[in-house]
Amino acid sequence: KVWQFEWEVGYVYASPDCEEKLVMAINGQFPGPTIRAKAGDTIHLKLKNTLDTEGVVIHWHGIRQQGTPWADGTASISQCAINPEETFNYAFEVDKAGTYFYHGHYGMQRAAGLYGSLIVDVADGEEEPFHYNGEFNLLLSDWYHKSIYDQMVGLSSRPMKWIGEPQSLLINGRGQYNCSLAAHLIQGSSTCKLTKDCEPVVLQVLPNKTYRLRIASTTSLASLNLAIGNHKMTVVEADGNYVEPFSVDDMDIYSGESYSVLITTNQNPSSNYWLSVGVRGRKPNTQPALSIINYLPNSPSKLPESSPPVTPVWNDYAHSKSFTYKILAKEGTPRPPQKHNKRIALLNTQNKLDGYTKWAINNVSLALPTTPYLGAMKFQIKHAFDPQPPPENFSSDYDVMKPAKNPNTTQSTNAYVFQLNSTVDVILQNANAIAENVSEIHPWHLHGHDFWVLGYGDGRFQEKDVSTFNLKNPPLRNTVVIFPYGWTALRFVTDNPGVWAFHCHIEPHLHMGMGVIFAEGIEYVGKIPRDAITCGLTGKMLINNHLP
Ligand SMILES: O=C1O[C@H]([C@@H](O)CO)C(O)=C1O
Repeated sequence: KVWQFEWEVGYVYASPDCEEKLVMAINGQFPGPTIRAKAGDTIHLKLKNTLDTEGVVIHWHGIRQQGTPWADGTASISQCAINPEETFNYAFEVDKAGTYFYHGHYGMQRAAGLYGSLIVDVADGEEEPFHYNGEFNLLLSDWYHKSIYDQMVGLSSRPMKWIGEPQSLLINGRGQYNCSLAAHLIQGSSTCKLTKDCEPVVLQVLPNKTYRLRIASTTSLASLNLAIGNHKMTVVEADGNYVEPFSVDDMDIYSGESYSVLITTNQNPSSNYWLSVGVRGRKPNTQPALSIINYLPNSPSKLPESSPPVTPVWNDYAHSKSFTYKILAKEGTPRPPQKHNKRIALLNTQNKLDGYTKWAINNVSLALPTTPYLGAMKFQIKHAFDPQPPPENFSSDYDVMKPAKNPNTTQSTNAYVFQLNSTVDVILQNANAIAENVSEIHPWHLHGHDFWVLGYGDGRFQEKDVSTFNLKNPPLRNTVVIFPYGWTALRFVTDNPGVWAFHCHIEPHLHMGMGVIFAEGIEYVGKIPRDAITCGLTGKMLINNHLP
């Protein structure tokens, strides 16, 4: 089936956390409309930019864009940003059932509210490998009161003005700033004055049923933890791939990740229950977001009698690791090739460049070129980006446990070019940031592919760690976390001709250069729609009629 959508992106006034701000909306809606399709369906989406003064693109997070790399929605990478009043037609197949989302991928537009859910059901005649009586969709985000322009200028200033912690957390675009729905149960917190936009999400359930919660995080910065009072959750899906079910009291969700969990409504039916989402991994300065599990026929306004679940301590990384390590592929998931053709190691560091703060990978901070890579590579345009291949490793004497001896970095538009259909291992290596005793969480997201997560470890990766790789049932994902001072190993097959971003999903970190570009099989890329290449040097060639 082919689905046709017509969307307009523009700013509207809204009060997602009860404070009125500008919000980037789609057809006036925030979050944007949910797309719901079946595996194998095709999405045709005409996107019109009705922003007054800036371009826009939308990335379909988790959709692999097999054969349609120009529809990946990454400005400067897969396409030219769509100018105000112009339109772009996205056309792509959603080939795998799962919980996905979409979001802006130009500047920091995701953090302005440009996002929504994309749910892919199993194809007709297929069944999910678990049963449930109903489902809910929870799209989680964080929210800042400063505009993204204010934030971006601050991050690109010398010295940097850091954006700090978010003002609130949102569930389906709703939160409550500086107050709590559970104020009567939490000392020192104030009662909320709710308006229509910031009323909490209520999940209406019947007793003794099983529900699927689809959960995705599109936060700008925050790593999240979700828990439901009195109820255990069984994790069954991660990033559009089934996992071996396991049961938890609370779960972490990093930006860019999605999960499905099953809950059974087997608790005292005369009560309602809290669903709470709090911050992990950074010292929180943001109130948890709350939503209500409403056991029918109770009134939805009947507040739970007990306090909301308490988020685990922000720096209890042992707790986070124990959750993450439990995520393993369900039987029947494609297994990784048992051998790799190539391995690269990517060192993540916070750096300085002429006094500006940057993030860099193997000492290269990503700068995006004027001409999107896809067209530049396909048409072999010289000088569109730095042709020097980026480093595939980092110095063997680099001490990841200490601040760098020399924090300076270089900046480049260069790209990793892989042989088509090869198996590539990537070791993501975390390190100490500029300040002493600081190493932060980074969720890495790969475009155009899923990858197998072969393993994690603390400290610097060593050759002997290869023997600990899980080649039996590693989870397939598109986003994976690196823990402070740790490494994460992943494997993927370069089977999708195109140019693909691989980056930290923390919006300010990407803005500060924390990403790399992967390319493969460019000669097999099909005909790029002209609308994707009307800027930079490809745009000039179009004007001069010089494109083949
Ligand atoms: O990029 C970042 O900058 C700040 C801090 O390191 C400097 O203020 C922070 O926490 C980041 O994640």
